Amino acid sequence: MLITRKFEFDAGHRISTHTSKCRNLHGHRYVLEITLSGHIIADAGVPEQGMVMDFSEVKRIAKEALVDQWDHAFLVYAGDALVLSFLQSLPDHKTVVLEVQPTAENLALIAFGVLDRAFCDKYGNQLQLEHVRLFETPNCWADVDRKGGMYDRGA
Ligand SMILES: Nc1nc2c(c(=O)[nH]1)N=C([C@H](O)[C@H](O)COP(=O)(O)OP(=O)(O)OP(=O)(O)O)CN2
Ligand SMILES: [Zn+2]
Repeated sequence: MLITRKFEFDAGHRISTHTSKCRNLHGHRYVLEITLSGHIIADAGVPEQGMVMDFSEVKRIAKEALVDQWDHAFLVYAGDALVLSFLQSLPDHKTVVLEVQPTAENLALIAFGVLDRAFCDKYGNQLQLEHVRLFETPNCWADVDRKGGMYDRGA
């Protein structure tokens, strides 16, 4: 059984190597969809009876592990020295430093890794993250699928 929950968050970024408009500092309202697989919990009388995982628990875990970390943060590539030093000069600025360019593809891959660890077999019902879709704009998104082979837990 598959269940999916959607999140939205705002973040700033730039693609420092981009030759066009995306090299400018700008932001997006990102939309993140996460899909989990697991058995439906059949135990009579437990609060999760009939569920793979309570959607409110999905929300709590995803927000704590990722969404609240990235919301209203600036996602900056560690190799973008100019912007990184500027952000570090701002007192109490919410900055997330990444080892890769903050493209939709890379952010989706990082999200998959973080959330995979956060959701791994929480209920003993073989719960696992299957898919992450990250919309950078309403027209542009990236997908990471466990079975697609793009994600390696050891990476
Ligand atoms: N493969 C990728 N290409 C681009 C990425 C990316 O992450 N992966 N990112 C950008 C820019 O950051 C930008 O956010 C995308 O802007 P744009 O192409 O303009 O997308 P819009 O939906 O805003 O385009 P409209 O022209 O308004 O439809 C660029 N490329
Ligand atoms: Zn962008």
